[in-house]
Amino acid sequence: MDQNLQYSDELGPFKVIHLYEPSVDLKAVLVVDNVALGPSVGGIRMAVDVTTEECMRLARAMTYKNAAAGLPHGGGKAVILANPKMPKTDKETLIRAFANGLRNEDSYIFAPDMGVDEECMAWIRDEVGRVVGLPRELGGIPLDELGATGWGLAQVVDLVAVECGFNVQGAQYVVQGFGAVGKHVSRFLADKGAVLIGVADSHGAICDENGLDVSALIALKNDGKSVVDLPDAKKISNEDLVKLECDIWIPAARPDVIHEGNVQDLNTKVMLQGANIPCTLTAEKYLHEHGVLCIPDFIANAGGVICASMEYHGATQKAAFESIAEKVTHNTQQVIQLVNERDILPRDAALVLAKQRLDKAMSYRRYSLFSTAPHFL
Ligand SMILES: NC(=O)C1=CN([C@@H]2O[C@H](COP(=O)(O)OP(=O)(O)OC[C@H]3O[C@@H](n4cnc5c(N)ncnc54)[C@H](OP(=O)(O)O)[C@@H]3O)[C@@H](O)[C@H]2O)C=CC1
Ligand SMILES: O=C(O)CCC(=O)C(=O)O
Repeated sequence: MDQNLQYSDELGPFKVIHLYEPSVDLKAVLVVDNVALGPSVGGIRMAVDVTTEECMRLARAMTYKNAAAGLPHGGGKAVILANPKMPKTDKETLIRAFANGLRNEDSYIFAPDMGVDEECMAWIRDEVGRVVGLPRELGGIPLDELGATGWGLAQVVDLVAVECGFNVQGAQYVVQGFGAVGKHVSRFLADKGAVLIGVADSHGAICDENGLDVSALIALKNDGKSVVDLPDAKKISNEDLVKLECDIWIPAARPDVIHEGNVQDLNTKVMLQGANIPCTLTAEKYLHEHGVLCIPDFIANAGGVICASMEYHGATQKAAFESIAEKVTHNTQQVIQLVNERDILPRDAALVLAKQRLDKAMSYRRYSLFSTAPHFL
């Protein structure tokens, strides 16, 4: 209890729920952080080493992300302690039990995060409804299949290239994590003429300064293989992936991969945060002081949740993708402008944007974090 409360502040979390069901080996946590703007949306992460702390930090990132993107949603996140690569029938049993355990938690709308995909969302829809990121056949805009987040990240690159003085055409980029975010951001950047020179998944990392074949890498992943299976690519360590000289370094996996111990090794002009909370605050300060532009997670990777929210409210795929481009670009411009005007960290600039809206919404509430109004959903 005390450990959890150390994360409590004026924004939340509103609720922390631990779920346990031994018959299906379900161990999970839901954190609903702040619902002043509306019911929370945030993905479910399945991994063997997730913690309540990680879930709280991710839920807070969603509070800021949804506020900065102008969505009528608060922030939440869920984690399931399990191997996402377990047999599909076991995964279905687990996800269905998880959904049922949260049947009445109306302040949370289920969405996909690491280790969870559109099919999992379909199972949740079948059990309880209240879910986004559905397959197309169920009326969804399959955000991971389409690469909504990667699309948003790629829009930002034109702006940061101007700010940092390089051309997108021929720019060299590195991607850490090659799943829903990593694959698609790589694809969209390759379409713009940028060159992928290093990539990693959970099995290892590879590099090629002349450029890696993005389509071949995606084909490998879609076949259930690893990026390290790419013929002729040079295998490197995860540490060496951090050291690759490039224009854009894109984390697209787990938290805190860049920290006090390795931030000095980064050799990039821009860190574009595809992953949530991929860099410690101290490391972000270091990057700022050393002239590396860091576009914070809750600004740069908002494409997925914008898509999710628009699906929930009945929009088309075309409208969702237009909105992602418009919102992510606008917010990035605002962040860069504030950084330049006030000489503050990009994360602090981004917090200014998010908190303006949160403060206003909370001022309308009797209880600052949530509403008791009927039909709140
Ligand atoms: N999906 C979305 O739309 C959004 C996702 N995000 C964030 O982006 C990040 C990635 O999410 P998503 O792409 O959906 O997740 P996925 O599960 O689809 O992909 C995760 C990728 O990370 C790889 N990975 C896991 N551990 C490591 C490691 N230690 N080193 C290198 N690579 C690793 C996985 O490897 P392998 O393929 O071998 O399993 C996989 O390629 C997360 O932080 C998520 O919260 C943020 C906004 C929206
Ligand atoms: O985009 C998604 O998968 C849902 C939102 C989310 O979890 C995120 O933005 O991290």
